[in-house]
Amino acid sequence: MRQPTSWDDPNLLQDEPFRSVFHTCKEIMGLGHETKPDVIRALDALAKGFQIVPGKEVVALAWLGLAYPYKDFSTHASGNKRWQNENDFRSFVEFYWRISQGNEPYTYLSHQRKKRGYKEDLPAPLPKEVSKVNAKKIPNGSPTSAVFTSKHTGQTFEQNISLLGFQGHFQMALKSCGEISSMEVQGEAKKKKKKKINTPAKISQYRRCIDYNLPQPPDHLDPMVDTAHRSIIPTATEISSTPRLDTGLQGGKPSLNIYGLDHFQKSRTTAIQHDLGGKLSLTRSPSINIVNSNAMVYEDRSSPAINNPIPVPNGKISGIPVTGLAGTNTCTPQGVSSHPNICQLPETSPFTGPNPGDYSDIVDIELGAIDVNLTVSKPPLPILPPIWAQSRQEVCESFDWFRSYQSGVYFCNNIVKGYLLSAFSSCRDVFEHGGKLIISHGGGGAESVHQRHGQIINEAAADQDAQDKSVRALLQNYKDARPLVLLIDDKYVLFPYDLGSRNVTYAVLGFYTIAHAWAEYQPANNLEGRVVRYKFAFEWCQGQGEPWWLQKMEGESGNNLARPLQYHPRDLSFLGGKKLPVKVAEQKLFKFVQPKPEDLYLTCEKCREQTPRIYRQQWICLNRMCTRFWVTLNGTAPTPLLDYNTNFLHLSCSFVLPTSLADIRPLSPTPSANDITTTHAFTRGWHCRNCGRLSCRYKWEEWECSNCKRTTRIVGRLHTPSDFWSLNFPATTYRDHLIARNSGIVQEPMKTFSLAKGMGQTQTFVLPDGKGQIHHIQSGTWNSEEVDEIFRDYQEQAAAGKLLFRRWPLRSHKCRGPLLTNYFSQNSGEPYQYVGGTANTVPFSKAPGAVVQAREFIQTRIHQALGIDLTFNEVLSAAYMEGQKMAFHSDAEPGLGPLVAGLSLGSSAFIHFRPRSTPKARPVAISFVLRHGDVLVMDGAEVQQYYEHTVVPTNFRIAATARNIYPSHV
Ligand SMILES: O=C(O)CCC(=O)C(=O)O
Repeated sequence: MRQPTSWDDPNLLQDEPFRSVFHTCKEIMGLGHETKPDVIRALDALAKGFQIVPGKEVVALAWLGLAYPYKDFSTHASGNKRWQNENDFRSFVEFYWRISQGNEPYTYLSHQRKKRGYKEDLPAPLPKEVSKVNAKKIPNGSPTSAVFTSKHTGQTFEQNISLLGFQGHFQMALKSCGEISSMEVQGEAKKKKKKKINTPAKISQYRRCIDYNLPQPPDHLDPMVDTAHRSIIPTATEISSTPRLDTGLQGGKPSLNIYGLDHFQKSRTTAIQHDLGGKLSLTRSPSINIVNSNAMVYEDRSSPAINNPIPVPNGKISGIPVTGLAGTNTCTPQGVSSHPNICQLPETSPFTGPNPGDYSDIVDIELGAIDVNLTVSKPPLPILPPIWAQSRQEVCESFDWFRSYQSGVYFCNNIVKGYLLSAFSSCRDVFEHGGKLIISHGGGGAESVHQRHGQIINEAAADQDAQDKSVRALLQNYKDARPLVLLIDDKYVLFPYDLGSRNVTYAVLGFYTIAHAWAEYQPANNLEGRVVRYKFAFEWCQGQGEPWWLQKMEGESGNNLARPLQYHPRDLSFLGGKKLPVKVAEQKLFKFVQPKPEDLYLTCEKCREQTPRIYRQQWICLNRMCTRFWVTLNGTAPTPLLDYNTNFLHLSCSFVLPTSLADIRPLSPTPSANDITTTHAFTRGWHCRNCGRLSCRYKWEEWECSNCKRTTRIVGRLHTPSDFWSLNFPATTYRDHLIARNSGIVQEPMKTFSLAKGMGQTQTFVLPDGKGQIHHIQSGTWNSEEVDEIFRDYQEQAAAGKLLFRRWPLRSHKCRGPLLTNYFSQNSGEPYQYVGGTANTVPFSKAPGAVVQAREFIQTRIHQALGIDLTFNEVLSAAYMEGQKMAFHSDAEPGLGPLVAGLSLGSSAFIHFRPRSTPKARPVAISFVLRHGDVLVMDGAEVQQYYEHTVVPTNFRIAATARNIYPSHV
């Protein structure tokens, strides 16, 4: 950044990233019709945003010296010059904000000076304050001192800049916008901003710069339609010789491409070229298409020309761009050591460690924690992986080495079992030696985008710490040289083949051991402009043959499934017993587990710790606890662009898979000793040995491969209700029900009714404010013959495949791929949209006998207990294996009649009701214990409207819930 030549130097407004900060804030705040709080908010955000600008101190101090010449902006204790008072910095920010808004900057500064005790006029240059200036009269290039209106003029930032005579600069700036763009986030954000970019015309308009960071050309400047302005905004051909990001239309679809990022190409694709023995030839810079990403893109404006960008066929853009203060991280291609935008500290400043701006010259794409969809043009996957899946649930339910639905690191008891590589969230992530050496950042701390109360919240990246749970567990694996399983998904760009070409979303790579672990600084979109990230180098374990993706392809016969990895006999003792989390001492992290050549290590003079020479350019102390962390041997900041020392990337080949380690493939289901097939183990998915696919168990009567439809079946014995009598019932303070204090629910006196054998009883609970009632009808174990039979019939018919219990996909969830319900269900009568709709429904004329009996039973009980005669036209039967449950929901089906009644069979279950409307904590209002033969009636539409319920069985259980659904509403 330039230093200001005068205190009203509007050149500053053209300086990236200063300009980006203005635009970011302007966009975020939606200013233009601002109220005072808006302005305060904007200024706060501006001041905050400006904090991360490299060299901001130098610029601000220079400006402060010019605006308040007699004030001492003295040296801070750290050795750097600093403003003494945040108000001074704030006045610098506000002054330039006012320049950009045409909002009385000079009046503001005069006022500020008066407040600080300056009696005399503004120091030279002394701009005149001009009132009501007609913008058209201002010639281009006129002196900056000429133009300011006394009021907010409503001019755009760009117009105000032009008023200041910087149209030339601005045009150049717009040109440079063509080289950079930003990514999109998905979800609501996508919807929110979609209007802006989802039509071809709009996309062409935004193809140059859809980013909060960069000014967007005025609406009328669309080069695709307005040839008069072509010179202002270059076409793709005009800028094709410059590395750039570009949005546009490809194959009729909007796309966003990165072209010509030289460093990107080198660091990420040469390994692929190298290790595929020329099979994959990426001789040109890869084109990358990025969608749904909160990427920060650091552009390179000075990289050597790269021609012939490879277009990406199926790109799409959706969502909104996410703030990245682009100028913070501009880049220089590999080998270029200086950059015009690097701000040097004044010579008088002693070196006190690196500054955020020192890492600014990195060509990189930083992806955050949110879902990204990033594809590189890759050859199709020639062979099916030995273990693969289409949904996250299939992996988590079938593959014990990875059971994490959210995090990319799966660990238990401080031991990492599986690590999922997805997209690339970090610079210097590599896929070397054909994937036998993979470097990735540890989990956590990435920048992320959330939606809260309809607002998009961009959470800045945070430093990782050795004590962060997943980092700590990874470090423990590293210290113990304990193997873990690496998986990839189809967004992991460093994998050389396109998983999507075979509809593979997740694939298991194999066992790896962490060969190295270290911490480093990486540029980030946060106030510091950088974060500490832990990096892990995973090395392929010897003893499992060649990685499947490097195997010789065996023609196109069969399903072309890769040979399974060869492992040693099963012995899980290797995984050890349970271990408590261990405190990890930071300074111990840099010891190599495996010996490496001596010259790879250097000892830090300060901390005396040995650190390997990881980077080609220089040795850096990587001991986070050392005051010289991220400082070179010479005590200087590392060069901004670093890549790996080739010696460091050598394979040690010394990680051998222990002979005791299990076959990585999930075991096929096997009968249990007691013939019980409803335990938790039987809820797990399975691995098809025919095609490698992991499938959830979505059918009750058998396992079926979701890909090749192979099946496997294990017949178990039927349960009797007495199986569950001896089960340990969870400790509760209540026997039948519990009403929460303050719930307003009133229990009516118990009523009894006559049965063939003795009496049944009904408890009615009146919900407050006329929100309906709940009746708990209990008939006692001595009256259970009828329900025992229904229970048996259900099991028999389900096992025989006459009653099709299935797990159906949930309609809304946040997982990749379909997410199936936790329980099995079948619907009879009218379709029930909530679970499976018509696909899950058979008419009563074809309904399994058990369902018909269950409906009869429920109707009879309601008549006996409540004196109500009615015929239900829908029954949803649900079967729960051990550990399965139904999450909170309400039966808010359109056309639903007011009475919903459920029969319980098998083990006892808890049903909890809680209010729906309370936004935050929603305590349970009432709970019931439902026993074999009980009928629970939710009476009144308001019960569904105001309450939701969850069912948690204690073991295997079947429930039949009867409703009336009026077909006219279906
Ligand atoms: O399992 C049960 O008893 C209740 C099922 C349920 O809540 C429903 O079908 O909506």
